[in-house]
Amino acid sequence: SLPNIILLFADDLGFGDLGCYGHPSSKTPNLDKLAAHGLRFTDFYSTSPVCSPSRASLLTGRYQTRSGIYPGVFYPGSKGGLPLNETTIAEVLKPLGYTTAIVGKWHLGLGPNRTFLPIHQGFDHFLGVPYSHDQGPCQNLTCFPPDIKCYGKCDQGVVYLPLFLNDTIKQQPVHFPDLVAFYNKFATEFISTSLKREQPFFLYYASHHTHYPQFAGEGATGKSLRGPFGDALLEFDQTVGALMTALEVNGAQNNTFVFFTSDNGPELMRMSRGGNSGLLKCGKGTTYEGGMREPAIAHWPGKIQAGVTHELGSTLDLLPTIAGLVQAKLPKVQLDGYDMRDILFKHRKSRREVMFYYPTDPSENLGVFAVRLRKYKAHYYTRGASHSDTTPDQACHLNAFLTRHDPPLLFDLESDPSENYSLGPSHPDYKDVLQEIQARKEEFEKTMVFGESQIGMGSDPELQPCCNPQCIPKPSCCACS
Ligand SMILES: O=[N+]([O-])c1ccc(O)c(OS(=O)(=O)O)c1
Ligand SMILES: [Mg+2]
Repeated sequence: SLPNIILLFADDLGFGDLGCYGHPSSKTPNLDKLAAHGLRFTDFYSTSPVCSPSRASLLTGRYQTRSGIYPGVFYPGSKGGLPLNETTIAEVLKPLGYTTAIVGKWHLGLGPNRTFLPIHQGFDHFLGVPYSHDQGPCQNLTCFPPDIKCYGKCDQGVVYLPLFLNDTIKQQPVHFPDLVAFYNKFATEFISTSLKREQPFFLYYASHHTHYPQFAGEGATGKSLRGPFGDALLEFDQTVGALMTALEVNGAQNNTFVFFTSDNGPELMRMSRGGNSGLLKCGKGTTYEGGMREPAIAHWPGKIQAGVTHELGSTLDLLPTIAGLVQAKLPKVQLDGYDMRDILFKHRKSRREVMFYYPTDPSENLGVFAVRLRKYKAHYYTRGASHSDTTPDQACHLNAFLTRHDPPLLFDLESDPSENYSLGPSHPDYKDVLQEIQARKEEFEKTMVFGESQIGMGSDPELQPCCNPQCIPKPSCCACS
């Protein structure tokens, strides 16, 4: 029978943030258990150091440049979105009789008449928020019960954060302390209803955790050792536990493929309220390892043997892997992902030997900033980012301006995962590796056709979601409890 599929996607969670990835004070027992009984990846990559492009690649199996999801991310009034002619994992599964749902953060556009919402991208159900939860005023909102206000101001001058059910606004602003309980009730009911109907389901749970500003309900507030960030992370971990319990009580654990990962590196500029990339260099907004190497776990009892893999994997590989699992036809478009079943079921080598790193704002002029080939990584361009500012490492800062490297910087990520010690011509593999990387890069960029920039289409205040559209003055009057 067709397996159920659960995709767990965290937000701005770093490579070093989970207990099973070595963080000393995070409390993540459910994710640690998933890793202990599943396959934990040490070399898994997103395709962008920020959110919208990373999510586009996850759902389409194509680099964000092809679908036009660049530069940066979508905003409340954005005109563009993930083009409807892109095929998502949900749309690959629908024809096979799957029921599909997304819970949490969308961030792939709203647009005129909300045409880009998930219900138009293969999802039968959507309960969530159309973009980042800091893209709406938050300074007077409660982030932690009973009335601890959110830290900082978030985006000003736009509508309060809206909670959508399908294409209808249920609440504006969302009530953070209750939000995840509401999500989890919806998600576990979706699971049990689908199972009772013996209908295979695809659940894409895109958590807001641990993106700024951190929030949590009473079940997690003050219950971690790591302050607000740790409490938010604990609430996400509790969600993982609730979803796995829903599978167990319905006897579906052994027929469900669960995959967990995160969209981009940690927002280091938040300091102790930000995530941690472990020993990887820098974080969100950069093409150093800390910006795009993510924690990742695959779990399917009886099919995936427990263990750790150092094979290369990417969010690009989820669509082809899921299509392979269910014997679905692949979309007839240029895909950039590889089927990971050899890694998952046979602990064999990955079909992926290369990963291309685009910055937050890809351009045809500069092209890819970095390339990983097996254990080596070459940087053609390096640049810091505001999201990775405040670190002791100056290379991560906003004022670390764009630098071209010719010849490219070359690192051996096995012996030097922190990208501290670049290799020179004296290294025996230097010449051959750089030559092969250059060849792979040229070959890839020959196939790369940039789609029209969706984010470049700009914004229109009228498109900002407002629960009572006739109200004045906008945007502050858009509020319904
Ligand atoms: O890149 N950005 O300009 C950007 C803006 C607002 C965000 O909330 C954000 O965070 S992200 O959406 O998780 O990537 C990123
Ligand atoms: Mg993000």
